[in-house]
Formats: sequence, structure tokens, C-alpha cells
Amino acid sequence: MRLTLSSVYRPYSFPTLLKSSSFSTLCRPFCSSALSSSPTCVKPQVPLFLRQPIYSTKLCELKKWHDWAKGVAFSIGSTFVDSDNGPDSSLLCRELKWLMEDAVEDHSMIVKDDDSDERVKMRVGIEELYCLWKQRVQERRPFQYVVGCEHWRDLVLSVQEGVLIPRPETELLVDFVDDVVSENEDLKRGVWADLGTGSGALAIGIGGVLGSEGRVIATDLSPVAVAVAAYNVQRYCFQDKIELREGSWFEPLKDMEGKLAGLVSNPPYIPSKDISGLQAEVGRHEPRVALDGGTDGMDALLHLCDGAALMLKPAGFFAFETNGEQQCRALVDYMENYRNGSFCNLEIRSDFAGILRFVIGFHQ
Ligand SMILES: C[S@@+](CC[C@H](N)C(=O)[O-])C[C@H]1O[C@@H](n2cnc3c(N)ncnc32)[C@H](O)[C@@H]1O
Repeated sequence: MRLTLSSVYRPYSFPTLLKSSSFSTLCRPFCSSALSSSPTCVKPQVPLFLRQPIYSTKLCELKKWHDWAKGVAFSIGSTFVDSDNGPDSSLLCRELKWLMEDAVEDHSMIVKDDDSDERVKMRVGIEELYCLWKQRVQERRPFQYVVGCEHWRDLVLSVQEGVLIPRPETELLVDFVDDVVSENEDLKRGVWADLGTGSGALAIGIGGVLGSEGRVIATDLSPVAVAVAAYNVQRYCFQDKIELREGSWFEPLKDMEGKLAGLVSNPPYIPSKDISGLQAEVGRHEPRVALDGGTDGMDALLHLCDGAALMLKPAGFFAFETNGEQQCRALVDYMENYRNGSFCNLEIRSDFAGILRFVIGFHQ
């Protein structure tokens, strides 16, 4: 089976990149205060739109690059790209516009005459812009890695190689938590865990729907993910609410046995045999550790169920994302037959596309 764009990878889904000044003022230099232990030293990259505009480029040079990049976008399918269902010209033209918006301080300048000697301030040198566009088109580097960020719910999250780009369907996990905590003060005040946090998307989203006393512990095996999540946590000033711990699944949570109010995870769930058929942007560039769920894709999901039975307090809530209906049904079956009837109120929920995607429920 070839996993296509719509099943595992959504192209950039927002009409424009948000660069409000109020957002930029939230941004602070990275420091590791969100981390509970010192991780491997990984320096997160600053997203393009947050870099200083230190480059001065002639408008005619920028125009030349833009025309070249547009030409490349239109020659898609004949010159550069592979024959899988990758980006088409219209998507690339939209991405080109977004790249301009991020790279050029005043991108409205581009409509001016190109014989003008006027200069524009840019956040990246013109040579690097050529490189970035070639990487996008020739190497199928995801656009989000090119610009170093992804829009997710009301957040703009830093992402880079080594960290999964958060997907729109995962946003629903935060809604499920929001629904549950709005009816249960005890859960709203409790400690939640986001296992396999990646960019920290779920942890930050859930941090925003918990009460002032509620906390989130976010874990990941990948030091790059932990560093990038810490950067994002810092930018949204959630250091006091979200703690990052590096390690495998429940291993960094030994002190939380029977104490967690809630548990969410979007674990790796793609069957190993399907990895080679993934769209190039995903299979070639996103970390395998974030994708590969073992023979049937269920390795991490089953491990998470076992851990949920141990770590959740009575009436604690959990929500897991899966690959689709088959995995949802297998997971519910596993949990229904779990020893001592550990779980109750199990439900399968759909994503935005109507695909059965999530399993939610409570600890007994
Ligand atoms: C599908 S990604 C999800 C990332 C993020 N939660 C999101 O939704 O965008 C799965 C994450 O699980 C992490 N992971 C894989 N194996 C792990 C393990 N044994 N322990 C902890 N995290 C793990 C990966 O590094 C990756 O960040």
C-alpha cells in the first residue's frame, strides 16, 4: 500500500504565515528551564520568520530568484520531482509566496519595478534562498522544515529535521481533553502526560486548556524533539506548566505511578512495511522513530495501554491517535479484555476527514 499525502501528510494548510508583533514579543532566547534533566546538547533552530533581517539584497536580485523559483514550480513533474503524488504547481506557488513572506522583511516590495536599484531587507541571504527552494523541490524537503515552523491550532511551532511536523488531525486530541476537563475540576487541576511529545504541540495545547494548577509532563525518546519542544514551551511561556523529560515512554514517569489525571499520545503507528511507500516528504525527511510502529504499527499503542493501566489514577482519562479503523478496533478489543477490567467508557472518534482515528476512555 502506498500511503498518500492525505493519509499521513497534509501540506501546509494555512493561507498565510502569522507574524503578528504580539506573537514575536512572546519569543525569548532558548534556555533549558522547561527541562527536568539536562538533555543531550541540541540547539533548536530559530524559525525563518523570527530571524533578524540582517541581509540587504537588491530588489532586482530578489525578483530574479522569484522568477526562477516560479519557473521551477511550474516545471514540476517534468524537470525535478519524483513521480509520486507530491506537490503540484499550485501548492508550490503558494509555498513560494509563504517563503517570500517569511524571508523578506517587506515582501510587498517585490511588486515594484525590477530595474530599481532599491534594496530589501531579508532574513536569509539570496544564495540560501536558491538552496532552500532546490531542497524543497528537488529533495522534497517538507516546506515546514524549509521555513522552520508549522501552524497548529492557534500556535506557530518551531520544527526541524528530527522532529515530526504536527498534523491537523492531532489537534482534536486537545479538544477531547478540553471537553473532559471542562466537566471535571479534579482532572483540570491534575497532572497530565503527553508521551512522544515531538514539537511539544499536544503538551502546549493541553497546557492551555488546563486550570491554573494543572500541569503537563511531556516525554520523548529523541533529544532533538525534547530540545525543540523546550524551545516551543519557552516561547509560549509555559515553563512553569510543562515539564520535559527525555526517555522511553513511561520510563521517565516512574514517580507518577497511579497519579496521572490524564494521558495523551500520538505515537508512531505506521506498520514497518509501509514506511518505504510513504510520500517522499515524510519517508525521506521525517524521523523514522516518529513513524515506525513495528510489524502491524501497534507496538507503541499496546505499550501505552499497559502503561495507562498502571499510571492513571482512578477515573483518569486517556486519548490515543491511531492509523485508522483497524488499529482503533484492535486497541479497543485489547483494552476491553484488559486484566481486572482496567478501562471503561471506551470510544472510537473520527478525525476531520471522517476516518476513525482516536481511541479515548477512562481508567476504572
Ligand atoms: C508520531 S510522533 C508524534 C509527535 C507529536 N506528539 C505530534 O503529535 O506531533 C511520535 C513521537 O514519539 C516519539 N517516540 C518514539 N519512540 C518513543 C519512545 N520509545 N519513547 C518516547 N517517545 C518515543 C518520537 O520521537 C516522536 O516524537
